Amino acid sequence: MSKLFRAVIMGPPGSGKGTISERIAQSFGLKHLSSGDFVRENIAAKTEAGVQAKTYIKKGLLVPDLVMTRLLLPRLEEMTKYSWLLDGFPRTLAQAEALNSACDLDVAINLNIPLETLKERLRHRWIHPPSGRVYNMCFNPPRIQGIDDITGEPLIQQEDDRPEALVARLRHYKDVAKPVIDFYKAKGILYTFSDTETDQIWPNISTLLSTKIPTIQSDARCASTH
Ligand SMILES: Nc1ncnc2c1ncn2[C@@H]1O[C@H](COP(=O)(O)OP(=O)(O)OP(=O)(O)O)[C@@H](O)[C@H]1O
Ligand SMILES: Nc1nc2c(ncn2[C@@H]2O[C@H](COP(=O)(O)OP(=O)(O)O)[C@@H](O)[C@H]2O)c(=O)[nH]1
Repeated sequence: MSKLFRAVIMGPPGSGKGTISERIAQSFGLKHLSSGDFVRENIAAKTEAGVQAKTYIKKGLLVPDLVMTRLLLPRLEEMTKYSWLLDGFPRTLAQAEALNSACDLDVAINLNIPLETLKERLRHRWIHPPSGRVYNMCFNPPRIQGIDDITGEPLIQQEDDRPEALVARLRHYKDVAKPVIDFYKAKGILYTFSDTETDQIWPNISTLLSTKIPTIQSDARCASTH
């Protein structure tokens, strides 16, 4: 029986986690699990964790570790038969430790993208909040400007994607992510990719995963959750 594959993808806001996760899910048949999507689903379903999470997100804050792990770990337990890639979690050392107690990771992908590139990308990022679908007016524009391709609903720009808010967000990201990166480095599973373009990074990630991902059993293969 082939071993299942487990990975996380980390990087600052706008580094391309969502975009690259989608490509990985499609190319390698992994489940793409997005912590932001889990949070939105829990808010929509008004679960206890969802109600708690909403109060933080409304203020533009990260959801506390305990709420986040309560929300996420049970979802991972439902995934024991699948290979997956987790995007947006862990964001803190406490989350990385909680995840480590729940499962063994094979790879931690770390995206290292220059600040100017992040600013430029997020200036052009538009999202469809109910689904979490992300567009970029230059890189992957919607078919009709300002409109979600699937639902026809309006797209919005997030307040915290503005360049002024971004610098503070990135500083915060660096502080919080550093111990997580060190944690995975010490485990020997950290792979860092640095470039300004997703299309340049992608072949390197694809090569890495081709060597790491065992032949996935046909019943464990599944499409992305998006
Ligand atoms: N691992 C996590 N820990 C704490 N809060 C989280 C976590 N994952 C998601 N959240 C909360 O859910 C919100 C939406 O998450 P999501 O990853 O979709 O968007 P984001 O923060 O804008 O990320 P990015 O800009 O990196 O794409 C976050 O802003 C945060 O409040
Ligand atoms: N110009 C450009 N935009 C990109 C590239 N890769 C991703 N994007 C866009 O940049 C924004 C951030 O990417 P996203 O995948 O949401 O990053 P995340 O915040 O790390 O999940 C989105 O609007 C993407 O469409 C790239 O190589 N070039």
